[in-house]
Order: sequence, then structure tokens, then C-alpha cells
Amino acid sequence: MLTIHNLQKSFTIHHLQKTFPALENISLHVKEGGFLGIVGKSGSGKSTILKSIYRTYMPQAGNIIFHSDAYGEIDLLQATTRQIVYLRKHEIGYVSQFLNVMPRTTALELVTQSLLDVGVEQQEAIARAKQALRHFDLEEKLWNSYPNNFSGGEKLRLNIACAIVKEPRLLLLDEPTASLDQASKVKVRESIEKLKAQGTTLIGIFHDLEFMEGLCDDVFTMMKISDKEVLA
Ligand SMILES: Nc1ncnc2c1ncn2[C@@H]1O[C@H](COP(=O)(O)OP(=O)(O)OP(=O)(O)O)[C@@H](O)[C@H]1O
Repeated sequence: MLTIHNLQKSFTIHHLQKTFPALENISLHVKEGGFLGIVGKSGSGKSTILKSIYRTYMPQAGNIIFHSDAYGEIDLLQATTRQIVYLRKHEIGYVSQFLNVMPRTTALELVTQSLLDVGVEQQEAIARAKQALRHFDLEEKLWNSYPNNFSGGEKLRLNIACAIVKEPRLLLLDEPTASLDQASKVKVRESIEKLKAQGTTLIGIFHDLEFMEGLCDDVFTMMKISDKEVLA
């Protein structure tokens, strides 16, 4: 489903006039329907990998080959902006700890819009959105409110609902359970298991290794570049 070859990404901090490497020669593979867990120290580049796949970041070198329904085999780093927009809508989902709040859009409208984007008809989209909000225990009184005032946990559950409801072919999870209580984590786990059973391919970063247990088929361990230099 996805193969990464020799990914390299560095960040230039302009006011320091310095460039720091974040990823060096990262290669990995996730098979269709598989779940790859990425672990490693803070700052080792785990999120940078996911953001490169989602094209939030543009690496300096390497390829990210994705087997797309719409475009066949496509290098996400060479894809056009239009192709990336399409893939983000229809094939690749991304959940982080942070919610991209749209102005004057209620929680229910946000999840409904996710479904309208992939061509679900209005009435069904509303029904499925409500089901998802209920599943993730977002209280009904919040459905018609604007999420910018939600608590961290509420925002996160809404974020997860928006991404999962579309049943993307590839779902990227960047510590989606970071600020959730145990009961909400169980809900997220159930949804991930359900998606996996339906054939969704997943790549996830979790600090909570217990959460990952039994979910992941493979684990990719990142090392901090400074630690690699010490070892060398
Ligand atoms: N937009 C950015 N600008 C500058 N440096 C960045 C940027 N994004 C990430 N970095 C740097 O790249 C390195 C890898 O960051 P990344 O967020 O990928 O690590 P991580 O393994 O996900 O960390 P954590 O587990 O703490 O979330 C870090 O040194 C970080 O400071």
C-alpha cells in the first residue's frame, strides 16, 4: 500500500541560519490492510514521517509510493496539489492531537462535511455523523456548538470522528489518544480494530505502548539522529 525509500528531511531555522536534519535515509513499507506502529524517542522524527506522507511537509529527497485507487501507483512527493487534495479527501486520513477548526462550523456540520466530501448523500451523511459523534461520546448538547471552545479531549474525539467516518484507505494516526481518558481510548481502539477488519491500512504513532499491543502488525523504531552519531 505504501513504500517509503530513503526519505530525507531537514529544517532550516532562518533566524539561527542553521539547518537541522530530522529524517535521514528512512525506508519502510506497509502492506495493504496492515498496521505499522512507529515508536522512538521524542524528537526522533516520527511525526515528520506522517506529515511527509500527508504532504504537510515536503522532504528534500526520497520517494513515498502510494497505491492509490484513483491514480494507481503514485509518488506522493511528486503528486500535484490537486492530486493531494483529492487523496486527502478520499483516500488518506490524518488524525493528530489537534483539531483544524473551521470558523462558524458546528461539530455536527464538521463531521457531516467529511462525509459529503466523499460523496455521501446529505441525509445519510447527517445520520452517520450523529452515529460517529455518539460513538465517540461527544455529548449531544455540543453537536450544534462551535468546537473552538471544546476541551482538548472533546476536540480530539471530534477530530477522530471526522477522519474515521470517511473510512479512508490509509489512515495516519499521530498520537490520537494523547489526552484521552481510558474509556475514550477504548472507543478509539474499537474503531481502529473495526477499520482494520474492513481492510484499512494504518500507520500510527502512540506513546502508550500498551495501547498498540495486539493492534500493530509491525513496529518501526526511529532513532534520534544525534543518538545514531553517538553509536557510529
Ligand atoms: N516545522 C518544523 N520546523 C523546525 N523543526 C521541526 C519542525 N517540525 C519538526 N521539527 C524538528 O524535527 C525533529 C523531529 O520532530 P518530530 O515532531 O517529527 O519528532 P517526534 O518523534 O514526532 O517527536 P514527539 O514524540 O515529541 O512528538 C525535531 O527535532 C523537531 O524539533
